[in-house]
Amino acid sequence: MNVLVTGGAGYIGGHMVLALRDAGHNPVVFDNLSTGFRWSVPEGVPLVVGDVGDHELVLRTLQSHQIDAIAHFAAKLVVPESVADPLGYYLNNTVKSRTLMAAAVAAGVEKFVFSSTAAVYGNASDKPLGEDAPLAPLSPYGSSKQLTEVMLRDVAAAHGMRYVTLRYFNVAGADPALRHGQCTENATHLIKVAIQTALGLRPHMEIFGTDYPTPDGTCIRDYIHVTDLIAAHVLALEHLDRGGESMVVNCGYGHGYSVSEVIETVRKVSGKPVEARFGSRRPGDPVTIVADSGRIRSRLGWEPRLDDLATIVEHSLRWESMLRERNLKL
Ligand SMILES: NC(=O)c1ccc[n+]([C@@H]2O[C@H](COP(=O)([O-])OP(=O)(O)OC[C@H]3O[C@@H](n4cnc5c(N)ncnc54)[C@H](O)[C@@H]3O)[C@@H](O)[C@H]2O)c1
Ligand SMILES: O=c1ccn([C@@H]2O[C@H](COP(=O)(O)OP(=O)(O)O[C@H]3O[C@H](CO)[C@@H](O)[C@H](O)[C@H]3O)[C@@H](O)[C@H]2O)c(=O)[nH]1
Repeated sequence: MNVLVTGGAGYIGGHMVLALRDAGHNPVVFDNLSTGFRWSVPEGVPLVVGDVGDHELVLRTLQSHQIDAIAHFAAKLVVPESVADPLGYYLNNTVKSRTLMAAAVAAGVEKFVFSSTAAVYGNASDKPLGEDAPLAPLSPYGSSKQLTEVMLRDVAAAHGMRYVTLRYFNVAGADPALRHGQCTENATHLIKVAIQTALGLRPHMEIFGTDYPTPDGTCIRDYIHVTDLIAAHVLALEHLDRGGESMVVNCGYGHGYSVSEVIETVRKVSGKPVEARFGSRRPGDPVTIVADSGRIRSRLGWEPRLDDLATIVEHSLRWESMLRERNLKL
């Protein structure tokens, strides 16, 4: 398949590019490089620098590369930033996704894989969340993705498109062969922040809220290794290619760790101290989000291979250390 990977110069999309090549498909990266990096696109993979909101350029790219499927990763994704700038998030994540879908319809692209998020669920109970749980996002980021999910469902029904929407829980880790990893500048994600603190790149870090109704008072998340997550995307594309029906699936392991447990794991794996100060709650944070991952396992045959927090931390640590050795200030 010729696959347009929007956001393919970013963290998760970059792993998709590698996995598509490994599986014998042809990725084409479409990215505006707002948070992605030109150098992260492997040699030989076409890179179109542009915005998914540019209808003409997207359409031309779909046609000239004879694209069979779109994997749509391009988005802004920092929860507190979305609380401060909802209009920016609805524009980039929702309005521009509409433009992308319109170009897909115009070019006759029939297969679409979409990066959604567990942030669409909001504050659920402490039970693992199934896909049919009520959607009640707590942040404009989550709402921007929910709206796009709805739009994709309706566009697909009207225009003979089939899709898989993947709701990611918390993604972390790096390619085990260190071909790619998280490069976000001024990172806000917990595991990356804790590792940067262990490596002495930050003097200390903050735990956002210690008074949540959880056993140790800190929020609980379901951390999934990026390599397992991307394996699910390749399965999703191949499912669509076989004529499989549209679906929404959760991507998580089905068990969660608290913020304090994650920081403790970073201390153990790195053998370094991590100074973590207690701070106040961060706006838009749900208490607990853990996936019920039964559907993706049964319908796509997905079997995680790296379901272990220490392994996730170890791969992230190796990647971060390599960035430092190469003096890449990310
Ligand atoms: N990282 C996580 O834990 C997580 C969790 C749930 C969902 N997601 C979703 O996964 C996807 C990828 O996230 P990531 O962690 O790789 O982030 P990232 O910032 O590394 O990658 C996003 C990429 O999209 C590009 N981009 C953004 N807006 C664009 C636009 N309008 N046009 C063209 N390119 C654009 C950026 O330059 C970047 O390369 C996003 O859709 C995000 O919502 C991520
Ligand atoms: O310096 C930090 C960073 C984070 N946290 C906490 O750690 C948890 C995880 O935070 P973070 O790594 O920022 O991820 P989330 O806010 O849970 O969001 C991620 O996971 C969501 C799915 O669950 C995705 O939708 C988002 O795109 C992705 O950023 C939260 O309780 C944060 O308050 C801290 O205490 N200190």
